[in-house]
Amino acid sequence: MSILVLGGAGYVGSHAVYQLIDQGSEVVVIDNLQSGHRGAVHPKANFYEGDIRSREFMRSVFEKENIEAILHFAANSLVGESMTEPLKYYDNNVFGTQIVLEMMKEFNVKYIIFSSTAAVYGEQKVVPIKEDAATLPTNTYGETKLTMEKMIAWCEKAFDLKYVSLRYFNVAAARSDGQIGEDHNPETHLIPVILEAALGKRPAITVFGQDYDTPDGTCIRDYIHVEDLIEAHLLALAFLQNGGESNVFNLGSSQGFSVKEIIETAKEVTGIDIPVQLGERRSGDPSTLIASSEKARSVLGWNPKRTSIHQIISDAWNWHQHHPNGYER
Ligand SMILES: O=c1ccn([C@@H]2O[C@H](COP(=O)(O)OP(=O)(O)O[C@H]3O[C@H](CO)[C@@H](O)[C@H](O)[C@H]3O)[C@@H](O)[C@H]2O)c(=O)[nH]1
Repeated sequence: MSILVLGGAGYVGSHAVYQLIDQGSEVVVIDNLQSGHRGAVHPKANFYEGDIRSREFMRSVFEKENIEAILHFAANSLVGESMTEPLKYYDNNVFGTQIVLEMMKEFNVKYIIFSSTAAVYGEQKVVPIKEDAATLPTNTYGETKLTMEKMIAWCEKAFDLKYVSLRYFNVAAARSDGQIGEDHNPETHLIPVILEAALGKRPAITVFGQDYDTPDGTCIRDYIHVEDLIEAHLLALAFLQNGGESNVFNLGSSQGFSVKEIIETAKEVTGIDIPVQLGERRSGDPSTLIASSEKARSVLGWNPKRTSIHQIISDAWNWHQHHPNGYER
């Protein structure tokens, strides 16, 4: 039996594939290579290039492979872009997940671990945010992920599947051995953008808004190391395979850092005086997102180990220094 990783050439998906293969799993990868890279596909994975929105393509893979469980990372995930191209997000994220669920039903696949997001919460009065907080997305990206979560939950009631939805806070860093890392096109995530400015690939890092209701006026986020994040996926899968009930968990480090604090730490890590520009707010950004991850710790036994922001930025910097042009080099 194999684990199917949807979006297994993307940033988070590729790290999942590497860790699954490390633990001895048989892995099948589907990716349309739209934003991921062929170079991120693990050589031992059984790779199919194609789009999850194509029933014919998906059916051809499910017919060939003996799939026990799915890890679903195949989605667009840029907050800013989702505000200007909302239908792209409904099509790729929501419609894509419909096809995934159709295949699970048709081929009797029982388990799905779904890559959700803190963006489902939007602006919250109480932080750290717990899983039972109201879901009030402030951007189309978060809205589509919430819709995907709900689709999966309704299907669980209708047919024989179990799910875990994992609401990620801000995933960062790279595999500690430097084999794979973060490379989006275009890159808009804070830490890689700062590191690109450190490498001179862009003139400066622009801080989006300084008038938020936070101590230094810039947005606060909870950064989590991608390897710790993937550990939680492996635990969630084992939890379902051992009879655990469908569930939703936050994944974060429960510590918040402002945009300015991240820039200062990146200056320390790189030893470079990274140029900074002050800019306008970006549409759709909530001011503060910090997770309570107590539930994942107590129910799944999750124990994140790489929680220092210094280490997170160092591991990201290690990848960026060695791959200044991402997977192209
Ligand atoms: O050039 C930049 C890029 C980002 N930011 C700010 O940095 C923070 C973090 O931004 P970013 O790295 O784009 O992450 P988020 O918008 O917080 O969204 C991320 O975090 C979500 C969960 O919180 C994930 O689900 C999303 O996929 C992921 O993009 C935000 O306040 C941005 O406004 C800047 O100031 N300048």
